[in-house]
Amino acid sequence: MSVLEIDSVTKRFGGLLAVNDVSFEVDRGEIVGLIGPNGSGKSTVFNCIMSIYDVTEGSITFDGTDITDHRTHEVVNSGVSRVSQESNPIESMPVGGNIQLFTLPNSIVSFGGGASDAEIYEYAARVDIEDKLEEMPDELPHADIRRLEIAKALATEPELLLLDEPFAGMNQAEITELAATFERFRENGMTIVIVDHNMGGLMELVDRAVVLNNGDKLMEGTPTQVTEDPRVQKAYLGTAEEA
Ligand SMILES: Nc1ncnc2c1ncn2[C@@H]1O[C@H](COP(=O)(O)OP(=O)(O)OP(=O)(O)O)[C@@H](O)[C@H]1O
Repeated sequence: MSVLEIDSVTKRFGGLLAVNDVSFEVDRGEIVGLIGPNGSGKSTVFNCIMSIYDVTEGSITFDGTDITDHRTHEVVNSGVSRVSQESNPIESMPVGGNIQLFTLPNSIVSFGGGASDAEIYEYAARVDIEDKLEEMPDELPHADIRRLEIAKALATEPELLLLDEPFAGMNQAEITELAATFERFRENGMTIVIVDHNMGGLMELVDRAVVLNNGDKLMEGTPTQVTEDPRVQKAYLGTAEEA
């Protein structure tokens, strides 16, 4: 059963058609890749789901509810959380404080009411940074900063996690470890959509991939169908240095 339905979504920025009539569905418990070369509209789709951007046309349904016109905090409270490409920890707060902030009631994040120390430990443990709760963000290596961003998203207790380029800047060992972490999230009932412009390693992790190119949906299919599709190969050949 599909938990997320993107139905004919179009997003224009003035004269620029960033996303053009894109539709796809994500089933509960799936890990879906949303892939495509740079500038193909992947992050814009995430921003539309999170209501960071209003859609120009089309609708977005989560768990059977039309969330197209919901405000961002309502989308989060309904069970969707996004980890963006950029890390933005509050530098004056330790790791634990950064995670706790996302459990506090305000207009942007969860109405959870503030997590206990045990709960914060648990969110951190799910991404293997539970021994770094007292450290300041500027003391952490890049991969741990990215894990902190994921822990912040976990603190809103999402059913659906949207990950934008989660492996960027990581070495192969860190990528393998993080991919295993996402598998564990799925085993615990989470649904995941991962944006990546690089098909390589992602294809071993995802059940299905949706391919965007210049704002259009090119195709969707299993990792094998996607990697063998001539249209996908052509789209990536145009930006071969990034594929
Ligand atoms: N806020 C904005 N205002 C104007 N144009 C935008 C805005 N956000 C994105 N765009 C444009 O929309 C198009 C799609 O951008 P988007 O960031 O969604 O692509 P992407 O596939 O996520 O690329 P990348 O892999 O580089 O992150 C690009 O042409 C981009 O310049």
